[in-house]
Amino acid sequence: MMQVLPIQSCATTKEGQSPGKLIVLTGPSGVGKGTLMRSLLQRHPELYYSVSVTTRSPRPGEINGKNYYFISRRKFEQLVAQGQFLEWAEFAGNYYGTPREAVLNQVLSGKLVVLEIELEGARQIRISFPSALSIFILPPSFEELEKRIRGRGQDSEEAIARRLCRAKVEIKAADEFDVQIVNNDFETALNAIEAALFK
Ligand SMILES: Nc1nc2c(ncn2[C@@H]2O[C@H](COP(=O)(O)OP(=O)(O)O)[C@@H](O)[C@H]2O)c(=O)[nH]1
Ligand SMILES: Nc1ncnc2c1ncn2[C@@H]1O[C@H](COP(=O)(O)OP(=O)(O)O)[C@@H](O)[C@H]1O
Repeated sequence: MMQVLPIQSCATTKEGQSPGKLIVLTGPSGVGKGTLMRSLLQRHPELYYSVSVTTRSPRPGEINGKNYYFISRRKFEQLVAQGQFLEWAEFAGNYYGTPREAVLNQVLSGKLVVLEIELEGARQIRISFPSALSIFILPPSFEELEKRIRGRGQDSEEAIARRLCRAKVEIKAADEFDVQIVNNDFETALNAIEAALFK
């Protein structure tokens, strides 16, 4: 007789391999998510970082396929209609989305998969993947956040204003997430993320 496997079996991985997991890193623009993420990946090359798709223009030095997949609004809307995103959102006038298939394949193959995304997307993931670990990165103060966005020197005055306005809303939502980490001293924040990931 055919054995009926419990649904859980679909998510099991090769023998001896622990099941994969989805990690969501969120927090306001300029708080240091990208910088923390880069250091985390250097220390733990086994992590899988999900490269997002965006309609934002590349900043100087950004590489297509490494920082983001840069595409047009028309193409993005087609991908939405095809159900190709695990989550997506509009942020400061541009679309951002997480490619569904690549992320699910990596989780199923046992990887720790990290998404670095904004608030609305992080909320969507919390609903569709309640087992995901969600981490909210906070700035030491709003003034320091503004200093970091400006200090980065990458955005227009309009883009900075939109990010700061949105940051106020995002910071208020910090308690919705599993772990809150203040990125004051960089090393301390990085260690706290590691502790949350590998505990
Ligand atoms: N929902 C969602 N947000 C994303 C995604 N990729 C990046 N973001 C977020 O979009 C926001 C803007 O990103 P970006 O334009 O690179 O600006 P920055 O965060 O100010 O460097 C940030 O909060 C990112 O975390 C994604 O795939 N989905
Ligand atoms: N702990 C920290 N102390 C001071 N500056 C920081 C710290 N973490 C990040 N930064 C700086 O803040 C700026 C914004 O960081 P970034 O990683 O681009 O933020 P996000 O990805 O959240 O938008 C960068 O110039 C970065 O070097």
